[in-house]
Amino acid sequence: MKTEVTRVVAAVVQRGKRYLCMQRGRSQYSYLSEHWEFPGGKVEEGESDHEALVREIKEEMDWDVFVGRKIGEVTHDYPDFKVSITAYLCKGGDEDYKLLEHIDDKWLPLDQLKSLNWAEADRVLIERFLSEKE
Ligand SMILES: Nc1nc2c([nH]c(=O)n2[C@@H]2O[C@H](COP(=O)(O)OP(=O)(O)OP(=O)(O)O)[C@@H](O)[C@H]2O)c(=O)[nH]1
Repeated sequence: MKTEVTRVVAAVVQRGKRYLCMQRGRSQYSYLSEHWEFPGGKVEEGESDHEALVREIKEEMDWDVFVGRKIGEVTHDYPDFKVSITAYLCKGGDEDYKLLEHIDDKWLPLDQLKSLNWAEADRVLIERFLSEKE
């Protein structure tokens, strides 16, 4: 039984009226492979969400982000594991980021967010975020 929940933090990085969406590379799970997500990753033991988010984005994009308010939390059961994702509204630093792990990036306005092929957990986060903005 999949009882263990992987704690994940995600950054919804805002620049003006656009939000940063990142495309994952190929992975062993078809339901995540080349799907879109928000930058972030797993929270390590002893780390706060804030610390994990800053570390993950430095690691995967060589970028400094400023973490703002929590915008949502979702728990999702993938076929092989379970995640609990907490999303924070963030601002990016002035420097350009690099795609060290992702294969593509897009800055999209709210009304276009749903056009991408998101990881399933993110669909829920996006729905909630959109309804909050209405
Ligand atoms: N970063 C991120 N991960 C997400 C999102 N949505 C979602 O389902 N996930 C899943 O949550 C998990 C996060 O793990 P990760 O692989 O990004 O984190 P990590 O770099 O710490 O992991 P690793 O070092 O084990 O590879 C993955 O299974 C990923 O598919 C999202 O919006 N952002």
